[in-house]
Amino acid sequence: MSGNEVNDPRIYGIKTKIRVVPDFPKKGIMFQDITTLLLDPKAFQDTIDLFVERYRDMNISVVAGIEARGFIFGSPIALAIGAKFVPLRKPKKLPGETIFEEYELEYGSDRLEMHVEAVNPGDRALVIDDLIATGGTLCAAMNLLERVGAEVVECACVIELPELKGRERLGGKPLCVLVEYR
Ligand SMILES: O=P(O)(O)OC[C@H]1O[C@H](OP(=O)(O)OP(=O)(O)O)[C@H](O)[C@@H]1O
Ligand SMILES: Nc1ncnc2[nH]cnc12
Repeated sequence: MSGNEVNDPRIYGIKTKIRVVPDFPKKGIMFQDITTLLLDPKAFQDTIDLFVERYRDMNISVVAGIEARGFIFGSPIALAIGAKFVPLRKPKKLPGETIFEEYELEYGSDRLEMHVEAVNPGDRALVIDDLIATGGTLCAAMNLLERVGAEVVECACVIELPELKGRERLGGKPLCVLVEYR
């Protein structure tokens, strides 16, 4: 685990289950496909367990999962550590009062929205996604949480693409990742 280094034998098994698809969704992108990890219950469970072991005693009150793939990992982590789960969604999906942040992606631009009443001042937040590339998505997620008064304790992703230097956009906030793809 990088960020706070944990050398766990389960990480190798997780890494082998992530499929790399060249030139998807467009030429030059090495797409990290976590759907193949989800097909392996042991590797999927190990992924969740590693995060739960890290966060269960950190007094996290809210797990914010980023649409879409952050929902897959964020929900079971939230349940296991006894925190509420808040989905950070793509535009026009949430029916309540929302705030939004816009951001640039490795292959385009997008916008994240959050229900304002879902997070309270003083909440201790963990932000979960499958992958950090340029860091724009995590940065937008942190901004949403901080705008309503939450403290972002840490961000966590299964995969980091270190060459894109996304970590540098997090303003020094700790980031925990299981697998680096170089
Ligand atoms: O670090 P960044 O450069 O911001 O990129 C990382 C984001 O890109 C991917 O999501 P995508 O926007 O493709 O959406 P999806 O999960 O709905 O497929 C990935 O799941 C992260 O959320
Ligand atoms: N290379 C990549 N693989 C999977 N998801 C991504 N999101 C941004 N870049 C990505």
